Amino acid sequence: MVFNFDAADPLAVITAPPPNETPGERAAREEREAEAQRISDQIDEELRAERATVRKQEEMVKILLLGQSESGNDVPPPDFLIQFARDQWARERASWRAAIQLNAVHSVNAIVDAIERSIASADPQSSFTSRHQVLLFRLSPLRRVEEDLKHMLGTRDSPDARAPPSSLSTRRPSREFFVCSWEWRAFLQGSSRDGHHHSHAQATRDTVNLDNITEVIAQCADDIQELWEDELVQRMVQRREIALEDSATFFLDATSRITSRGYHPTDDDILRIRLRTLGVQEHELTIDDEGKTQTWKIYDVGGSRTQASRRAWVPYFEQVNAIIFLAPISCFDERLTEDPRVNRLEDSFILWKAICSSQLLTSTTLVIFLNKKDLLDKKIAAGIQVKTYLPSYGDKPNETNSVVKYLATKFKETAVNHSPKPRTCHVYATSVVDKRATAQTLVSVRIGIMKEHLKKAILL
Ligand SMILES: Nc1nc2c(ncn2[C@@H]2O[C@H](COP(=O)(O)OP(=O)(O)OP(=O)(O)O)[C@@H](O)[C@H]2O)c(=O)[nH]1
Ligand SMILES: [Mg+2]
Repeated sequence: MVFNFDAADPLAVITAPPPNETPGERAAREEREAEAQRISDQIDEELRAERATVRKQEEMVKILLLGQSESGNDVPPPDFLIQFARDQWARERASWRAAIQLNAVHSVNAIVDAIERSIASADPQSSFTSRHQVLLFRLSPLRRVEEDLKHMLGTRDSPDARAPPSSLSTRRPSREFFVCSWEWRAFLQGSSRDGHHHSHAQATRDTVNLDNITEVIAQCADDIQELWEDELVQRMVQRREIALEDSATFFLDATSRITSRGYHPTDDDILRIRLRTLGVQEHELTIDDEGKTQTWKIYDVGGSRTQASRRAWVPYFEQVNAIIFLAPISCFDERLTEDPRVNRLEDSFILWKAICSSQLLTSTTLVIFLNKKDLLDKKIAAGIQVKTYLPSYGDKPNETNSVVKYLATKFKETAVNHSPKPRTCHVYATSVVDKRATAQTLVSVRIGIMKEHLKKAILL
């Protein structure tokens, strides 16, 4: 056999097959060469993948959500999904049903508890009748339903659940609980904690359980409705004698829809869910940016003072591009659940100041949402005077817009006075109920974050 190689090329000489190669030797050599080529291709492929991952990590926009407990940190990720990643949102939607059922059932049980307490205390003011007793009896299966849902979603009792009841100004929801971020994610995505898929048996058990739960809830629908519309119950709610979450009214007003057998959560329903989270929640969003997909990673670290979670924020400071800080402005007259000595608005100011002054965050984009504007509006309409709780507000008009403007200026001033070097800080008044405003806010937040992200990428 004649081999054509250029004898002047030293590489060709080295790689040339030996002269007088037998067919057997040739086959063995070709096999060795093919194997070497396969390994080389594999290494190339791994290097390419690694480079792509590094590039993706660099291009990825990382956002940290911060704020005290109940500030509304769970709202921006679904809001971003609704706005920029509809497909992903549609895939996750059905799994949220169990969380909504838990919110509704938990509120019903809180009302039942309050009535039972009132009856047991033989309060002469208490005018509960035998009809109420019947309702309590008929709603008793919901205790078990709540336990089953909690078990399914992997909840834990709150560390402060055993604390003594607090004054009226501290809304301490009865029997608080947390959901662990990883178990909740796993449930949402139908996979287990370590990333393997739910076993078939587990998935079947969950489906059967959820079907049973839905059935029990559906059978209680009329009784829930009657209890919720009861005059005495409504009076207790208004007087804040029943510790209910902000979203309880929303879910219980929608009883007939939420308790139906074929119930599918709406966007609004999901945004109203109250799920106290323990541990860091990571949301990965694939956003379509004019034909080019872009990955956003949003980290939600719990905001409770007792979770020691505020210390857990720090490791994230170094790697994030932007911080969205949520300050619930409706809570000017409330105290922290975990520390009733502290006013909630004051706590937000303290946190915000610490974030602005942090040396680790000098080049991080800061966005602040003055959240729960709708609830502020309600309190002001009910005649609550802001200056009673916030003396520095002085004699300015007791109107929502004026309060929002005042607080926006205060938060901005803190950023200007405490940032180690000059920075822009984006302030928005937000509310989950105002979808149009939310959409506009998110678009401008996205533009703002992307602009600064690109600017930093160019500077690097
Ligand atoms: N009315 C109203 N409710 C809101 C608004 N933003 C959030 N909420 C509700 O407030 C509740 C608390 O919000 P979450 O997002 O669960 O609280 P969080 O900040 O994640 O709290 P932790 O998990 O304890 O750190 C939820 O039921 C939300 O639906 C708002 O602008 N208006
Ligand atoms: Mg949360």
